[in-house]
Amino acid sequence: MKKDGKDAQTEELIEEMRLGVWRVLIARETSAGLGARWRKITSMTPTIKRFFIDVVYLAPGLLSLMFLSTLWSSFDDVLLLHLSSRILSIIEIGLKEGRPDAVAIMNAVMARMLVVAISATVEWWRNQTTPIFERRVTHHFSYLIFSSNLGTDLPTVHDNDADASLGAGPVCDHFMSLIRVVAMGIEVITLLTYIFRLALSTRHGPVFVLLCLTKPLISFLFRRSLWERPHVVQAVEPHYIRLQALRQLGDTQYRQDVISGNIGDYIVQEYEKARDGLGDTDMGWAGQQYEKKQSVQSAVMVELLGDLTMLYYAAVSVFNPAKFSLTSIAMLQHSESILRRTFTNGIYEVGELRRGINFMKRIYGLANITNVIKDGDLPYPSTDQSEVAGMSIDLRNVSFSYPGGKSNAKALDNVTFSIKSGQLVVLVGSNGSGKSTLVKLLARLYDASSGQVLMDGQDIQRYKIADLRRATASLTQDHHLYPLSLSENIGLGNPAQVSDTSTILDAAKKGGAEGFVSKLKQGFSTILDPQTVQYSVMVQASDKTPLSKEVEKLERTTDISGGERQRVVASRTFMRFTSGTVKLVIADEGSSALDPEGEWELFNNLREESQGKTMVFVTHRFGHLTKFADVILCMKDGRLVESGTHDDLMKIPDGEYFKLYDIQAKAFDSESPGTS
Ligand SMILES: Nc1ncnc2c1ncn2[C@@H]1O[C@H](COP(=O)(O)OP(=O)(O)OP(=O)(O)O)[C@@H](O)[C@H]1O
Repeated sequence: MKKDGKDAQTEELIEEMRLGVWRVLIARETSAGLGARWRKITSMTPTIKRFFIDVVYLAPGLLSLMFLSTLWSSFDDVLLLHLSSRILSIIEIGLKEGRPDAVAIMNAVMARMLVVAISATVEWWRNQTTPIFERRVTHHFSYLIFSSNLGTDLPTVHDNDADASLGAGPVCDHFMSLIRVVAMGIEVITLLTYIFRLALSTRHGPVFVLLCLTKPLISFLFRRSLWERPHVVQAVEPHYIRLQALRQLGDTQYRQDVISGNIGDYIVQEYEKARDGLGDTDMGWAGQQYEKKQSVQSAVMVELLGDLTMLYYAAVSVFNPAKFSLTSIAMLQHSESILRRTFTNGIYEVGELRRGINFMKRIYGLANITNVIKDGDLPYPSTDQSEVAGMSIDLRNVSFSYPGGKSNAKALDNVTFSIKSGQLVVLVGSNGSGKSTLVKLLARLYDASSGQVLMDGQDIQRYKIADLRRATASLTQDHHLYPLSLSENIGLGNPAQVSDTSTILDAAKKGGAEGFVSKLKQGFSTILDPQTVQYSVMVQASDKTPLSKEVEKLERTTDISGGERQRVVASRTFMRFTSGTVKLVIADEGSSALDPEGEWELFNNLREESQGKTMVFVTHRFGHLTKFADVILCMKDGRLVESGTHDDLMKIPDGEYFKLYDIQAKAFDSESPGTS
């Protein structure tokens, strides 16, 4: 079959291979010429410059000393080499002449010991100061990543998932690579100069130096590294994927399901099947498999090249024995092994540096990611609407699909309706019918794919996002508790009053949280699940040693029920009202975990607090909410299928609302099956 143009083009740009359980896609080098390589290097310069300036600014003194110490570590090899060579030649001359020069030998030995002592001191100092340097660099870049991520909206997070999860951990290492590459460059030049001088003075000449360099040069030219090229690794072996999923079922979070469902035996059997199916297929990391993938001939050739210098020594000893001196051979061999090591490390460090610079480009790029949701310039509310308590909403032919969503169906399909300021609107419909998506569009967490959302007659996209957020209070099933105190959890509904305890208490009463929070030992100061014990090695509670009792005490945490969590989140919403800027209240299943009494109280408190404000509730429970509603919007498969009051909709016997209502009503009907 003939491949179409696009496939052929993709194949040209992407190399695909299977390595063990992985499928690897690698970007081909589009232009491998010297010019292209040079352009690649120069394109890194701005990032290197910015990285360097940032780090210099963080720790100028420390950095200079670290650079000097790295430089010293690079030089001490050459110095030690030189001194060893000196000691050996003095000894050799002394032996030949029968009169060893004790003073010269002692001086050289003392000098060597001095260098060793300085190196040890420098190393000690570096070990003491590196953590300080590391902390400063990591804190700085963690903050940069953290603050960039916090400003990113939902669709943008989806598009930049990989970058959003970057951590600052490796940054310091990448910077050290930069220092090491510079120091190693200097070391290679110094070593080469030294070997040239040594080779010339011992009459071995540049041929020997070339022989020394052959192996590292050939290894460099034939090296295989996945890390130097953009690539994607995907697990494709079905047994491996199954094995990973089954392994996860061993995690504590699944323990209750596994025990109560009695599925332990099934999981073990399936695990064995998957393991047998996988057999000896390599699960090792793709990068390592890629590097190992070379022919036996090239592996043998590279190793043999390392023995070229031995051949040289053998040839010299046979054909030109006058040139042969044990000291010079020993020194040349020693210097050759240092040169090879430095060269090989240098190649590795240059690769590390390239990776580091690409990593830093991504970190710096985070700050430049532009949000998909664009800010508007109109203040909200406009001056003529500022006295109105609620917000009017109009949707005109709104359709929406989630970015990257796998379904072909639209989450919202051509939805049109109007809500007047101050109305109580209830959204109902079966699972997946688009209710939550609709409220996400009202909160401008996403923008409609087509159509228009109007607030107070203006397109929602024209308003300043911060103003809209201030005008909206939302309580949804997606809200979480923060890993902060319960007081902050509530107070952050209005950050300006986060320390106002009486306002927080009032909000907690309205949200139904005050009752259980006051019973907690630490009341509103309680932090749920504080992670203070990071690890305890070989200390088990069952051992009952004094240390295990201590660990048990430290690990004790406070937890609260799902309904109580929802009450804290509801209290946060009430706190939001204290800002005085709220015009729209959105509640998406925010009371799903509450008991009937709690739900009724919450609903009443919300209604009371929201006098005149527009309220949009999403619910599956048909009761007081639907009866109080000014408008009920009934959704099905992303479309608005019915709208009106409860009484209006109950007049459509084959309608969606009637059907959903009827199912719930029948559950309470004494004539329904099972209730007699
Ligand atoms: N983040 C997402 N990415 C991709 N698709 C999504 C996402 N969230 C929801 N969907 C899809 O959009 C459609 C509408 O979902 P939505 O959550 O709005 O329904 P819902 O009426 O609120 O459902 P429920 O009653 O179960 O809460 C569904 O088909 C759902 O699978």
